[in-house]
Amino acid sequence: MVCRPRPREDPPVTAPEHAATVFGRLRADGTEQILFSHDARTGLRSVIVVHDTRSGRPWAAYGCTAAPTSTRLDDVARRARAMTLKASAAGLDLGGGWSVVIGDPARDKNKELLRAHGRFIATLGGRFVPVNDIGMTQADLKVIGREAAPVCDSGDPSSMTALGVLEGIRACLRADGADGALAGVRVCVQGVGNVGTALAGLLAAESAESAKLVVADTDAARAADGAKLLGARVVDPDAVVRTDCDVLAPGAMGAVVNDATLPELRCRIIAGGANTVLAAPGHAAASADRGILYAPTSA
Ligand SMILES: NC(=O)C1=CN([C@@H]2O[C@H](COP(=O)(O)OP(=O)(O)OC[C@H]3O[C@@H](n4cnc5c(N)ncnc54)[C@H](O)[C@@H]3O)[C@@H](O)[C@H]2O)C=CC1
Ligand SMILES: CC(C)C(=O)C(=O)O
Repeated sequence: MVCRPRPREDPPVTAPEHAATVFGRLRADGTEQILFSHDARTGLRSVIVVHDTRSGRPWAAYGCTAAPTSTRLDDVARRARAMTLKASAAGLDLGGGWSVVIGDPARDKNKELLRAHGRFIATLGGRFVPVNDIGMTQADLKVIGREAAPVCDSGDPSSMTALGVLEGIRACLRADGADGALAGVRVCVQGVGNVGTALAGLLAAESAESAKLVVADTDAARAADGAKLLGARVVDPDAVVRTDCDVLAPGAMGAVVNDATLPELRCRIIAGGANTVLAAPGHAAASADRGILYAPTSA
């Protein structure tokens, strides 16, 4: 694995500067560019963050989210930075970025809105290459692709992501002294969307005791369908962090581990596909202090 350290040319940003100014915010994360866009005709509001394009090819690996809880700039910026780190850890000549279309994907997403988003992506001249992520599908990318090129619409990455998470869970079990087998291991999957459903399917197929699988989703119908299909038990999304399990597999939004949830966790491993699971880097050590092994996004 090749991890390229990225020298920081700027002096460190102080906390007040970070909080107080837009450029402080950019410098704190090493972010290159943020594009806020609005389209009056469709009502589109979007944020595109290009974090870092220095890794050779002048374009950004990215995700695209439409979930309302992702609208805060902090969240988008953290996700963009995570993409840079992931690409670097994998030795890819890609930078990192993220984009969010603000709205409820089930209610607000439509072709005209996506095309408007695509036109703003196009203004970046190929520096931002969308991949489907939260609230987005490959079909949505095809629509965006009518306005912007290139887009990654040649195959949904979610099943490969789930496979990576499964192997990550196995590695954590081994690190925890077990043999990496999943039979009898109680896994709680938070969010049964693109990645969570694929992961839960792999877990159910792998373990003879799929009843040990627990799923949760803020979309109750989705949770019920997933549970029925997989023979899993449903828990309330608000109860996920308090669910007694061996592995908590976050597969939805970020900041699952934070000051409030940390004391409540009842798992021994946290390993899932969700990006930016920790609200702050220090939460990894704080988890370890509580005997919980945290694996950075295993995808
Ligand atoms: N799609 C992919 O290939 C990859 C996705 N990821 C990350 O995995 C996570 C999930 O992505 P997707 O599966 O594509 O998104 P998705 O939108 O298909 O699924 C997310 C699911 O989580 C549910 N959800 C939202 N908030 C929740 C909460 N508080 N509690 C429980 N459920 C909740 C939603 O209703 C939805 O069913 C994200 O953090 C994403 O960045 C990471 C690598 C690749
Ligand atoms: C598919 C890629 C870009 C992704 O969403 C991720 O790694 O989070």
